[in-house]
Amino acid sequence: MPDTAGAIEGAQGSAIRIEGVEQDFGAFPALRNVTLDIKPGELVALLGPSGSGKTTLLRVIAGLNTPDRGRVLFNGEDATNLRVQDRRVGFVFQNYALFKHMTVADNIAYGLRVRPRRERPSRAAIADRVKELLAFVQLEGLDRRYPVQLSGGQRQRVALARALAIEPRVLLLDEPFGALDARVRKDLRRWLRDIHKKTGLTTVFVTHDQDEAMELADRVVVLNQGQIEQVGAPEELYDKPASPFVISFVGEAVALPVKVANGRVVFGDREIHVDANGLDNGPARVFFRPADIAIAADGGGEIEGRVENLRRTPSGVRATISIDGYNQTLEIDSSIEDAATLGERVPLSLSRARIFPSDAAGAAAFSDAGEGI
Ligand SMILES: Nc1ncnc2c1ncn2[C@@H]1O[C@H](COP(=O)(O)OP(=O)(O)OP(=O)(O)O)[C@@H](O)[C@H]1O
Repeated sequence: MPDTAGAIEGAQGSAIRIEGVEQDFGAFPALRNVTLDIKPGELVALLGPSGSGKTTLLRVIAGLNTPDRGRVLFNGEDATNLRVQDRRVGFVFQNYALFKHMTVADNIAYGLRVRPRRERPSRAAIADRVKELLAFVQLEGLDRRYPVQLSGGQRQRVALARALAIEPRVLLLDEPFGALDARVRKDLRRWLRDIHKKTGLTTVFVTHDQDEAMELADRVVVLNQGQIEQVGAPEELYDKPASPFVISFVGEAVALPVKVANGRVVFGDREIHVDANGLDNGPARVFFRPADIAIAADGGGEIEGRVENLRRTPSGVRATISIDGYNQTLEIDSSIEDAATLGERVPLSLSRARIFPSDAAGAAAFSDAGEGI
């Protein structure tokens, strides 16, 4: 019988709820007050730079780490103290390699064979399940091979089949494609998305690659120094980044130091057309993406610069422009026809930007920063 005593209101409807989780390693806080709800069937990415706590959080969900504070709930039931083997989680961790001395079939069957006798399926049932999984991960015919006889991508597919064998209720993947070359990574991403669609399993994966997170995930959790900076669908992170950290980490961004003066935003001695977003008078920073700035067609423009470098890209020309009176360069993409010439002085105008107070480092300080311009 499941113990429903631990069920809580807020967790209703969540496949996984992480509630006020903290993990310290000695004096170092690796996770700080992390609260997160993951819906059934969601594909969620934990994204952040090295050391931000992604793996630690995944290990807490898996039951490989016990948090110092806070709780983990599965389907509303407190699972904080459940053992790994009782959580029914499947995981593919980069450092949980396949068993080298076992064939592909034995690797996949492992999780079923080590079950207590009462719960263990029959030999024939295990063999059927292995066959079914081999077909599912498109590796039929490779059942007798050993891991060394497989490519990196094939190995990761076996690892996934091994994780799925136990019929997990959640699937956890830690940098599953980290060690593979770019091409194979891309193929496996697409493949993982198909697998997710077919299984409908609640899936959480760790990556430090923002493209991977944005391409695969329904929602992305951005972690920085053990804290959640923002949780959102890929488009929300692009269009409404909650902090300077998010706008800089998720996609390219340029920051300009500005001043807010009575609702106006001033760069150098010129007003720029950016919404001050209710910020008080004082120093602030304006963030924008390369696509949000262009050479002003009519000679107007709020910012001026000089073309320092030109480079062909697959779709046009990327110009590097140094900004007058400020030690900062910008990159601007244009078509071949509209490209500037080297050394030319150009007026620039912004189509979209976000403003944050100068001292803003995390989401908490400006959670109601609202829309950009
Ligand atoms: N067992 C441990 N003992 C001590 N410190 C640890 C331990 N595990 C992790 N840490 C520290 O906690 C922090 C977060 O580590 P974690 O592995 O979760 O980061 P990450 O975001 O997954 O990084 P990466 O992308 O490099 O794998 C790091 O500073 C790391 O050094």
